[in-house]
Amino acid sequence: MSARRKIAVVLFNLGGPDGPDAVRPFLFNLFRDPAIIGAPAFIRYPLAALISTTREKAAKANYAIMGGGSPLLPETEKQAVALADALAEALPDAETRCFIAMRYWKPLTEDTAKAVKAWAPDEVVLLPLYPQFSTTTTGSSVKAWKKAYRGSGTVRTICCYPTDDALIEAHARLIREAYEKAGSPKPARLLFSAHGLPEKVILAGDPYQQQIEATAAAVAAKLGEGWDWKVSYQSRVGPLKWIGPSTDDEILSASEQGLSLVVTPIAFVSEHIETLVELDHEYRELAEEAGCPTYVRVPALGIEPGFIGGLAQAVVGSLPREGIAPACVWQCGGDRRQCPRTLGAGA
Ligand SMILES: C=CC1=C(C)c2cc3[nH]c(cc4nc(cc5[nH]c(cc1n2)c(C)c5CCC(=O)O)C(CCC(=O)O)=C4C)c(C)c3C=C
Ligand SMILES: [Fe+2]
Ligand SMILES: [Fe+2]
Repeated sequence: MSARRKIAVVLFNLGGPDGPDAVRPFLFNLFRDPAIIGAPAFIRYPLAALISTTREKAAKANYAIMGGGSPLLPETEKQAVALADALAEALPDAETRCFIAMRYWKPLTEDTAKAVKAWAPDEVVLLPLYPQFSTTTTGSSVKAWKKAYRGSGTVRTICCYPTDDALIEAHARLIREAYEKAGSPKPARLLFSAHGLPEKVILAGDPYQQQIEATAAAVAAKLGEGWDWKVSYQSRVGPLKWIGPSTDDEILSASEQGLSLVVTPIAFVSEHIETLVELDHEYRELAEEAGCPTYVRVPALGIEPGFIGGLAQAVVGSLPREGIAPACVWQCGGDRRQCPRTLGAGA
């Protein structure tokens, strides 16, 4: 009997501090990444030390609202378990194992690369838990992986899936459910809120904003007629100009027009500080103070079965089958020079 093909699936996410003492080193790791601050190392390192020190107190206060640390790892672990179950069904002849590689906190990419090497897989599939590609997220994780991984197997990358059918369907389902649960208030505006980026990152050719807009348009099309919707960007950090419109401006403007708000996270697939603190506390308060009649927050995708099934299909599709070459279907238009297809980082 031949040994079963071993497939390691590596889930990429950003990571979050697991307690108050981890907040500063986590922030330091984030700001020393050249994908986040593009300055030379001799400037970036002291800058990262300075920003992580000055930001620590406010960040700790926000993490305290969630019990002191980020729920991102436990949430990602649930997704890994659900995906492993879906893959066991989809690929019964293979032995699949899901690993988690966080970029800025434990389990760090370097440690996960060692664990994957020790398992000696035949195939490694890199699966970012970021549906939309950005050089600051997926691009950074792929680079870190390439630097760290010295193990066996063919490494394939699922670089992005912004308009994947299962992703779009899952978003539409959660939006409808949350809206109906709130009594379907009218008139209402649906706000697709994504993590923002400095404008200069987009001007340098990052496809993230284009992919965010494509996801939102696809979800709106799936929801059908009758939805008033907009895309906005949250979580601005630092003095640079960030892409807009900002979620807080859009919340104020809709509230002042007497619209109820249905706010859905469109770039995050799990609950963490940007959803549980920013969307649930800061923006809810802002909306209520500005007279918003009803503020509905749609949950992140988490382990929504359709979404997990879509991830499993993406893994299966990334593996070679007879006569079919694995491919990334996304094609960025215009001047998106840093699209992973152009960079050759795709499968
Ligand atoms: C689509 C996802 C994300 C993009 C794009 C992104 C870019 C980006 N982020 C910062 C700065 C911070 N991000 C922080 C936390 C954080 N960010 C994301 C996702 C994206 N970031 C996640 C999943 C998390 C983890 C949240 C958790 O629960 O721990 C933080 C720390 C929190 C805070 O202090 O506000 C910072 C800082 C920049 C500068 C950037 C692009 C240049
Ligand atoms: Fe892609
Ligand atoms: Fe971030």
